[in-house]
Amino acid sequence: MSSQPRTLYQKIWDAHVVNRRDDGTCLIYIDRHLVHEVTSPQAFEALALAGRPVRRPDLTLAVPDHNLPTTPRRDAAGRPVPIADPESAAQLEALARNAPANGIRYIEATDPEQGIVHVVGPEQGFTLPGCTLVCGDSHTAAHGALGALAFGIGTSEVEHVLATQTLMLKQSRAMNIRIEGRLGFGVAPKDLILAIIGRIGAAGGTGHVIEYSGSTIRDMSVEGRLTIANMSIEAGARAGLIAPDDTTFAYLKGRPMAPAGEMWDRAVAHWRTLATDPGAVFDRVVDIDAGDVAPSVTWGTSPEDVVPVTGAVPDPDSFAEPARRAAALKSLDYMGLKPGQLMADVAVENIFIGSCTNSRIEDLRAAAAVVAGRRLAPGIRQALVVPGSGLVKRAAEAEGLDRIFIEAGFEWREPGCSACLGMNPDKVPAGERCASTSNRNFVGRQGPGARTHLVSPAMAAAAAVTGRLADVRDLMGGKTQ
Ligand SMILES: CC(C)[C@H](C(=O)O)[C@@H](O)C(=O)O
Ligand code: SF4
Repeated sequence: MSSQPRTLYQKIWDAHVVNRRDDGTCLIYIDRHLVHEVTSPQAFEALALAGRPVRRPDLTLAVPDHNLPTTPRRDAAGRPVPIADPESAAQLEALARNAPANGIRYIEATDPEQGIVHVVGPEQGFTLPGCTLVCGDSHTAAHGALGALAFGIGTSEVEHVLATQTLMLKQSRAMNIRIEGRLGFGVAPKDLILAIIGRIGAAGGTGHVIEYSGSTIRDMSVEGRLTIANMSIEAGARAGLIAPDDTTFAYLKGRPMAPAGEMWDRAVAHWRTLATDPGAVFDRVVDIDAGDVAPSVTWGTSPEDVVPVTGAVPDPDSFAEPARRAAALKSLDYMGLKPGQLMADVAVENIFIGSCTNSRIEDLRAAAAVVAGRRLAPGIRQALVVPGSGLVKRAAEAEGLDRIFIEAGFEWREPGCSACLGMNPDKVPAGERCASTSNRNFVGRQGPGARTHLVSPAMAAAAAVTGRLADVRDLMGGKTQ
């Protein structure tokens, strides 16, 4: 198209513009649409009322996740277990009806491929580099880990995409977060993204699409990259992107919905052209030294409220900005914490290992490595491990990870969003604390009055076996490097 050096974001954008208005608004073609039960019922209803068909059912994939209980899905006689909550049941039934009625591939709650929509997309090879991908869900940013321009949309936009396979959009600004060096011993991609959000703030990426680059990202697995891109939205960004490379191609090759044979070779040749050109200009650049990152924990009710596990609860007076100071005061009151309290001393009663941020096989392995040969600490009342999909669950079982968790006292559940948010029976009781591998620590997120501390899977495991927000490095042989 142009001879100017372009960013990965610009290349994907340019390749999908159907029409450009004078004010810069563009009609963008959408290659992939993921649908879950929460944000789709009204969209399907509106289409039906207007008598409009779904334009490209073959580019759409429907999976139930948010409302599903994570307890067994079939009874002893093999019959599907009914959903007790009427609202959840209504949404799940609507998806089960609407998807097949419109010719959309529907993964059922009892199918082995079922899982959280953002785990299923990459795992099935539905998510591909260079594609535009949307879902009525804010954590759609996750798919950017594979080099897809992926973002969350609202229910009316879900309807628009179902009807037209396009969206009206204005281009965002481009931001580059460059991360160089090696993550330290016991430091995970989750610690890195929490540290990044702590640094740039929960509004730091507003109006931008973030491209993550640098040697740390290049050396990272696709699963780690998914954790990073997933939380772009918690930094306020529209989307997160990582240039597709050999690691990406190796991950995708042979996935059920990925191209195969000659189409695969042609796809890879094209995907190799997508990386940001040398000299391409970003509106903002942030540099991060991976070696500076420690295991991270949140102390407040925004994902930007991050400190290293070796740190303490900050004093609200230490924030210069009055709004931040007021927010910190409120957060500490909700969280039941005092300024100066050491994070590693904070006792927790609940553990949640799961969510679209950290429920893939590498996450479960990292947690199991810490749990192996240990038991839940006496103060732990609930400890859930919720694999991100049925395929992750099966892979973990084949490696014996389920035994490690169960022998330690954890519950080994069926895939779904679970305690990431209070939309299904998995909740954290009011006033109790949870070391959680999810992505949001908002007020009431895990249930009314629940107190969430965001951590990595290994840190959640360390909390499970010590009963506090312990530094996982102390359980890994005491090494710090
Ligand atoms: C329910 C859904 C629309 C919501 C989202 O958009 O992200 C949920 O997935 C979340 O994480 O809060
Ligand atoms: S796991 Fe949590 S963040 Fe991810 S889609 Fe489900 S509710 Fe949203």
